[in-house]
Order: sequence, then C-alpha cells, then structure tokens
Amino acid sequence: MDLLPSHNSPVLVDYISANISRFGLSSPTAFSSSLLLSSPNLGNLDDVIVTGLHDYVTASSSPTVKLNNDSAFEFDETENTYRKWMLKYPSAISSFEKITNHANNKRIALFLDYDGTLSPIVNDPDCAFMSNAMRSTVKHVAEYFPTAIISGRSRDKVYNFVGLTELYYAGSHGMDIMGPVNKSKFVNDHPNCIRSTDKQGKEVNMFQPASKFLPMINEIFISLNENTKGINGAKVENNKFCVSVHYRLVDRKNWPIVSQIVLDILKEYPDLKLTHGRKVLEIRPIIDWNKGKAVQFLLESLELSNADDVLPIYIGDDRTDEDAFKLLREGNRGYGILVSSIPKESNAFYSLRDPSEVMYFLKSLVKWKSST
Ligand SMILES: O=P(O)(O)OC[C@H]1O[C@H](O[C@H]2O[C@H](CO)[C@@H](O)[C@H](O)[C@H]2O)[C@H](O)[C@@H](O)[C@@H]1O
Repeated sequence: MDLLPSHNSPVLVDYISANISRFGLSSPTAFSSSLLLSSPNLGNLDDVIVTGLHDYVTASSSPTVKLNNDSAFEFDETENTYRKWMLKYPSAISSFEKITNHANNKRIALFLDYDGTLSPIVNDPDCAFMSNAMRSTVKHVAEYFPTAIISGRSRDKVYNFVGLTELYYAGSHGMDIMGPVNKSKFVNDHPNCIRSTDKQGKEVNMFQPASKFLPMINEIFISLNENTKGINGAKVENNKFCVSVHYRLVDRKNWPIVSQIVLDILKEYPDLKLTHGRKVLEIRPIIDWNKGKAVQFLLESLELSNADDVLPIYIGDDRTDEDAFKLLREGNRGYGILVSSIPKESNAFYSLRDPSEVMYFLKSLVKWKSST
C-alpha cells in the first residue's frame, strides 16, 4: 500500500519525532533499515515520517519490536528492563521525601492529565470513567494546591468525567483553557483571551488560541466519520479544537487503511497536523500551542509564574504531555512525572506505574501538606 503524502507536508512532522523517540532511537536513520535504501536524502524528515508510518502498521512482524496493548512503538516490558529504566526515571513514590524536601517553603501547583493518568485506559473512550476514590483524592489535593486538568479531550467532556468545580480545566491539548480572572498582562493581552462566565456564573478568562479553526475541525470530523464508517472498531471523536481517530478496536490488519484515510484527508488541510497517542491518531491545528504552553498560561493566570517559591508538578502518561515535562525540565522549574508501566524515553524526572500509583502519590501529598 502506498502511504506517501506530498513531500514537505507539515502534517506528519510531529509524527516522526514522536515515533523516533517512542522507539528509543537517537537518530531518524536508525528508525528503519529500509529507509537507508529507499531515501536518497536522509535529511528529509517527511520521508522518514512516511516510512515510519509504514513500519508502524507492519511492526507486528518485526522480531525486534514487539507490539503491546497501548502503543505499537513501545518495547516489550520485562520487569528487569523496567527496573533499569527506573534508574533514569525513579518512582515518585520512593522519591517522595526528596520531592517534598524540595517543595518545602514552596507552593506546589499541580497539573494532571486525564486519560491514562486519572482514569485507566479502556477500550471505549466514552467509558473512561474516573473512580470515586480518585475523584475524592483529586478533590482533596485541590484543597491544598492549585490544581488543573490538561487533557486532549474537549474541555466539556473532561469536566463531565471529573465533575469537580474546584479545579481549572484545559481541553483540546491546552487549546481551550478556562482560568481565573487576574491582572496579569501576559494573560489579558493575549489574543484570543476573552472574559466569560463558568457554569457556576463566576467570571473567568477563556483562552482559545485555535478558535478560527473550529469550522475546519468540524468539517474534518464529518469527513473522517464518513470515511471510516465501514471500518469495524474505528471511532472518531470530536474534541472541539482537535479530532481523535481511535483504532484500538480495529483489527490490526486494517490499521493501514485507517492511517491511509487520515493521511488522504489531511492532504487537503495544510493547516492541520497529525500527532500520535495511545492507539489514536490526532488531528489538530498547526499552531504553536501545546500542553507545555498551557501550563505556562495557567501559571500566569494563577499568578504563580516567575516565582522562586512555586514548584509545578505535572503528571501525565502520553506523548503530548512531553511538552509540559520539557517546559518544567528546561527551566529547572518543577517536576514532570511520567505514568507508564513500560520503559519509554521522556522529559519527565520521575515515574509512576499507573493511575493507582498516581492516586497513592496524590494522597501522600495531601498527607504531607496537612501534617506540615
Ligand atoms: O490528554 P489525555 O487526557 O490523556 O487525552 C488523550 C486522549 O485520551 C483518550 O484516548 C485514550 O484513552 C481512551 C480511554 O481509555 C482509549 O480508549 C484510547 O485508546 C486512548 O488513546 C481520548 O479518547 C482522546 O480523545 C484523547 O485525545
């Protein structure tokens, strides 16, 4: 099957960087041996991207790369390799004292991803419910620390899952933020920031940097729905400023068909790009905005930016959370915590295995704070 989109398309640039690092490889040339033979210009990332996509759909036959339940690009887990990996990304639970020592005399600001972090990954995205125990833990944690949820879902959808009014919410991978009103020039002067009211009638700042893409996103959602209708298990989700194409329940042999449909449609939309999450292809505007920028925006909104006495902690499980981990690591500002039960390269500092460990960590924060 020919998977080649037009050269130099912006569509897949994120795709390759995501997948190179998911393989834990350091250079695009190591990504695929077939690439070495087929691409005369190794500097052309798009060639690598396309070859990567092809490798992705055929990876199941590779003896070196094993598929697992969540991503076709992660190595098979063994306890041993996981333990070695934890030397680089220590458990946030066993490092708890170190974290809290660093947090002493600082205000912690908490940023939480939703799927795979607060709720376990399930087959049906509409059924990714959060447990009551997790809800009550997040509620408690928000009593002690300013807490925001930053999700790839639409803001309304993630709010419906979480249902806590005491949190701040950013949907569509940070492209739809509802934050508090304040005097910050950074926030108020930002284009696309408007005053609004939340469901409780409280005045809020709404920040939607991709608002002009709304009609385009709706259009592509309709086309993707239409074109994937015949593929058993495929599901298209409208996340307001981005669209997710789920293939978790699609027979593996049909994965190339799903990716081909997405690539074909994207060719008509040069202003949209493709990213890859856990058994999901995500289409979103090509604007320079991501979860890292959303963290920065929320810190400004909460008047917690540029403060030496603030320690932001971001907990997330997916590729899109890396932008937030990177922001915190680069400025040496705070801690990223990756939720993963398999080894993967990350910009995070610490790790937690799964949502149950996330809950334990959050409870420990509450216990620590309430006793100090
Ligand atoms: O940023 P997040 O809150 O982690 O959202 C990322 C995507 O999460 C959802 O998909 C993932 O979780 C589903 C439910 O467990 C699972 O079925 C799917 O395979 C995962 O990719 C959500 O449905 C997407 O829209 C989000 O973009």
